[in-house]
Amino acid sequence: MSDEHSHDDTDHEHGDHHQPGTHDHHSHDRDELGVAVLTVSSSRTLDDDAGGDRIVDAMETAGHEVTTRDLVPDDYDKVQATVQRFVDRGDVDIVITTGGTGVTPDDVTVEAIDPLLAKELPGFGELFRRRSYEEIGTMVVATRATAGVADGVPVFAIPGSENAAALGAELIVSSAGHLAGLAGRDDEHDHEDDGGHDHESDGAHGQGGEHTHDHGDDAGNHHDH
Ligand SMILES: Nc1ncnc2c1ncn2[C@@H]1O[C@H](COP(=O)(O)OP(=O)(O)OP(=O)(O)O)[C@@H](O)[C@H]1O
Ligand SMILES: Nc1nc2c(c(=O)[nH]1)N[C@H]1C(S)=C(S)[C@@H](COP(=O)(O)O)O[C@H]1N2
Repeated sequence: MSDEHSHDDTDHEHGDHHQPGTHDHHSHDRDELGVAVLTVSSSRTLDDDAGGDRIVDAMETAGHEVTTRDLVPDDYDKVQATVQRFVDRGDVDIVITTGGTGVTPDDVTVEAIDPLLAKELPGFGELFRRRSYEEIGTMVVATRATAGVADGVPVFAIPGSENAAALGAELIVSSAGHLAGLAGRDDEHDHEDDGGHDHESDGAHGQGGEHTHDHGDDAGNHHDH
């Protein structure tokens, strides 16, 4: 509870913020984030993962710590279970996936993540495609890059190519501290059905480690959006 700012309009317990900003709205911004990076690819390995490497480099350059990194094939259940496992970790403040956002039949990253998201952040995909348009023109329609909040943890899904990963990482670096600070606050929302994520103050979180979303057999979408 080292928050130097007194928020007399709220009664939050979520402390341990790094260097709260001077503006009240930014007082929950977080400077150093624990980042989980998941590469989704059926053709790459972690030794041949230029896109994932770009994300790791960008996050570390920005002063964040990549606390876990993994690679899974384009498999709905593996993607979903791994992202949920990352979200449940006490040392993860944001999750970034790279790959599988396209339109080929095997691209299921967006479908796999969607049921985990209590809130969508459509502005991320909009911004990503707007910036990508400058790079690849109308080919931007081939990516469904997206973001949202799962149990208080921002999750970003960006394409697998190196350029796309670099652009996505740049956008995430400039917004993630603010997003993670806001999304992780436990004073403004109750997380209705998804337990509530109280990162840093409770390493085990509210869900006992393993994910409790029964995503079923590729059925997915039982969260109303
Ligand atoms: N991890 C990665 N690092 C660098 N480039 C990648 C990576 N993953 C995919 N790419 C490239 O991104 C482009 C988009 O390809 P595609 O949509 O098939 O990728 P994907 O579905 O994300 O991954 P994959 O085909 O490996 O399962 C291709 O040129 C591919 O070589
Ligand atoms: N900025 C940017 N966006 C990009 C690309 C890129 O090189 N740069 N690659 C595109 C390509 S080639 C594909 S197939 C889609 C989906 O990629 P994914 O299946 O690897 O997620 O992202 C697109 N978005």
